[in-house]
Amino acid sequence: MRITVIGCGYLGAVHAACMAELGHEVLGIDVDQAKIDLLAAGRAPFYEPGLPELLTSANATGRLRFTTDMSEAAGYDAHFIAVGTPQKKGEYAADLTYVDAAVASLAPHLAPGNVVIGKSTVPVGTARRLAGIVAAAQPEAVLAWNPEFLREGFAVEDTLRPDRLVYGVPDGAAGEHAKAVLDEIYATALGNETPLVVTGYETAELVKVSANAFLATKISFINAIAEVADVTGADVTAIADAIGYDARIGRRFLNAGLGFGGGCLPKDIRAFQARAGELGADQALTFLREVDAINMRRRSRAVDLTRELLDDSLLGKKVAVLGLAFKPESDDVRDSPALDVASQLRSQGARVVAYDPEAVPNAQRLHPELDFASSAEEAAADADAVVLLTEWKQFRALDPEAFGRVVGNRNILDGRNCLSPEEWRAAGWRYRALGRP
Ligand SMILES: NC(=O)C1=CN([C@@H]2O[C@H](COP(=O)(O)OP(=O)(O)OC[C@H]3O[C@@H](n4cnc5c(N)ncnc54)[C@H](O)[C@@H]3O)[C@@H](O)[C@H]2O)C=CC1
Ligand SMILES: O=C(O)[C@H]1O[C@H](OP(=O)(O)OP(=O)(O)OC[C@H]2O[C@@H](n3ccc(=O)[nH]c3=O)[C@H](O)[C@@H]2O)[C@H](O)[C@@H](O)[C@@H]1O
Repeated sequence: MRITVIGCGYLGAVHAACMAELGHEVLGIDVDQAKIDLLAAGRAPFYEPGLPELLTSANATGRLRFTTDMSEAAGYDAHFIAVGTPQKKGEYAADLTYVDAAVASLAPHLAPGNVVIGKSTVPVGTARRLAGIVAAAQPEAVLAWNPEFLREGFAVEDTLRPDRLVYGVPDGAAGEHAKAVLDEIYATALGNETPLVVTGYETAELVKVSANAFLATKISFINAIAEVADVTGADVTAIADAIGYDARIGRRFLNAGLGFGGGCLPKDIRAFQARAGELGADQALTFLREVDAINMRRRSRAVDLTRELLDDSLLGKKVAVLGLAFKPESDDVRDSPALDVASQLRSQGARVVAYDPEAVPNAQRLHPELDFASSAEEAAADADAVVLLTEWKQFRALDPEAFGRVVGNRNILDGRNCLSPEEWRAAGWRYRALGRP
């Protein structure tokens, strides 16, 4: 199948490379010339495990090309829309400017039989509106909605071996055609018996935002329990283990700590609330406001705990921040809880020196006022406290005794509940965590 992927960011670049890996002929299109130049040279514009290898092998086969020129989309059969849908400035709603611009610039190049496939996360109702635009430009083209569930850090694996596929298609022959094209694109996954849900536009759009709302709710649920654990001396990690043994609950996404961030969960739960309000279902999602509030409280709690570790004053104290990305195995700092805490510590008077294995350049662009180090040890040299905010493997593996010889004072805040309190205390550290005694 000849496929274009419009928008080559965290989602689109991985999707384009994976589609080429599966044997399709792929054209990646983006308005960002620098990104396209890197991709065309076979280099990943961001950190994502497995992506560089895929780009190299796809370039070698000649099945993957990149351009900024939308007119090159002419002659391709299927067009994925993978542009950003960020939160509007000062509002909860999603900004659909990029989606609208992408579809408008693609429209003149559509041919009969083409399928436009939405992948971006959008407010319910968007697909039906865009279907009208596609039909007006090319009556024999069809729009489908095919939400994406990949996780950053596992994006290649999740794209090549998704745990389910969802197609939102119109009724009738147009829908049958769209489904047939999607089946051909995903033939490998479908051959591996990946569950498939074929439904209408609105359901497909709602599957995506419901999934993210559920994940966010699960995290905030355990973080709310962590707040109660904190005032009772209970251990939230043991609670998560114990309730997680119940198969109806499950242990995954019950890691209490600094909470969720990134380019998706926070903006998606806000956009979902805004859209429900527009549709007159205001009451339905009010709980998501609480999910968001619990999540944001984790960040201020981390700052407060760091201050407590430093005898109630951050002023002039050196704090080593370990981790800046919103999660390990990513360089993404969009709405990163770690970066937010680092910035709050600095604005409250601490001397912050931060290190992250991959996210320093992105963090530096957003917060040039912070100081950055090139290793955990350099960040921690003579520090009054260490705060671990993203649970990279190399931080979880730190030796408390050896690391203790680097710092000024053995104070540590484990913001992700990923260290052994016993081991760190045995090495003479004052250990604090969120929801753990
Ligand atoms: N990042 C992720 O893990 C996932 C993201 N999503 C959704 O996918 C969408 C994209 O997200 P990301 O890739 O993270 O965003 P991103 O910001 O990394 O990438 C978006 C890309 O679209 C490009 N773009 C903007 N306007 C364009 C236009 N008119 N024509 C061509 N390219 C254009 C931008 O230059 C940028 O490279 C969002 O709706 C997001 O919610 C869904 C699942 C996973
Ligand atoms: O729509 C999206 O973009 C994607 O959003 C999330 O994926 P992602 O943001 O890459 O990362 P997650 O692994 O979900 O983690 C999100 C945040 O939650 C935090 N988290 C996760 C799990 C947990 O138990 N506790 C916790 O605090 C992480 O540290 C991170 O900040 C979803 O997991 C994907 O299915 C979805 O496709």
